[in-house]
Amino acid sequence: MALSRLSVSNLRNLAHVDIQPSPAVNLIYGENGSGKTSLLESINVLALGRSFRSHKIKPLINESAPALTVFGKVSHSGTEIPLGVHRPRIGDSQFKALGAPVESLAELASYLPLQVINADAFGLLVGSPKLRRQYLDWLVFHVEHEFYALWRAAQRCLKHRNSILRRGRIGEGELTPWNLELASCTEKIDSLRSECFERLLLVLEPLLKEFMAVDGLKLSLYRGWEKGRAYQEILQETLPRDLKQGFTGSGFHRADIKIRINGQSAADILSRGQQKLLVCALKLAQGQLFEQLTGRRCVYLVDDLPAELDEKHRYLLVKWLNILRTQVFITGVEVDPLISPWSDQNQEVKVFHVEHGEITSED
Ligand SMILES: Nc1ncnc2c1ncn2[C@@H]1O[C@H](COP(=O)(O)OP(=O)(O)OP(=O)(O)O)[C@@H](O)[C@H]1O
Repeated sequence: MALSRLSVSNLRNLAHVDIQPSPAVNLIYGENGSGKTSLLESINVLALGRSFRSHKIKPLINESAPALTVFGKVSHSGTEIPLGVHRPRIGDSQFKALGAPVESLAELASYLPLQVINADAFGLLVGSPKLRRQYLDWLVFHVEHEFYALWRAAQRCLKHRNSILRRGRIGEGELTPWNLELASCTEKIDSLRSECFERLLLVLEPLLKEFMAVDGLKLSLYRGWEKGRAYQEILQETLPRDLKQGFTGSGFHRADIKIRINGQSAADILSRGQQKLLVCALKLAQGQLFEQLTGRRCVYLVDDLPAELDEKHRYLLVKWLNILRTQVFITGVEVDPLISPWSDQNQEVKVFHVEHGEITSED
């Protein structure tokens, strides 16, 4: 699975870009503010309908243009899937796959699975549980087809339940249908998440050994309510508290991956550098497990690699990206620190230079 063509119009300072990336390694260098991150952002927009810098696409439209367009072709098992995103300044975004409008952003996301390693990704460890939940759900979404429908149904129930709770006065039996459906979806979501998580731990183990020399590191899944209890029971038991707060306090929406070192939160113990290495290992494990379970490979976007990792760990990340045999796009200000880790990896490397939003291939 690789992006074989990328064409961008009017996304930030990228007026017109049309490149044919390498199916393996793409190194993008240029001065600060030249447009490197914008190029990665355009791939993110194509894959997910949004940027990794902001949830809104509008600020991405070039300030003097009426719309932005990103078009790409994803090659997979000898076929090519055309994808397109068009966002006018006034009006709604249009997303297309295989020449037709997509039904949902979830459908769009299924065509080009992406992993992003950038300064924000390093917040995975220290950020809110939502980020770690999203990390796990990315995997569950891509490998378990029933997950998305379950997750949507559970969100809908939660919304209804919360609006009844907020109202305060509850008619007899009013909560019952929502509780029942919420509990049924929640238990299924939990079991899909737990299964993926167990598999993830197996893949993560060898990566952690290489990336982190830290004893006592342990990852565990908190499912969002008390261990060993049925969720339905919890909903009954916590009703007085939920009523007081006006929302449902326990459930799939509270799940988290707890990362601890000898019982203490890893975020409080690890250095900033170690946190980055742990996040790299987590991201690599996700790509590796994704391939094991689906036979597909995700594309990695790595923004400003030399600024984020020292030389030794840049080589280590490259070694593992090479093992994954996945398509990568890596940016940096200087070209040499980007190229040198790949010199003996026997991969098809393409180098792109970005200057004032213009991109030239150096092959
Ligand atoms: N809507 C917009 N219209 C036009 N230009 C924009 C818009 N949004 C941002 N820019 C400009 O686009 C340029 C590219 O930014 P980008 O973040 O891609 O640079 P970069 O090469 O990754 O830089 P750095 O190395 O500093 O991270 C910047 O100069 C920015 O000011």
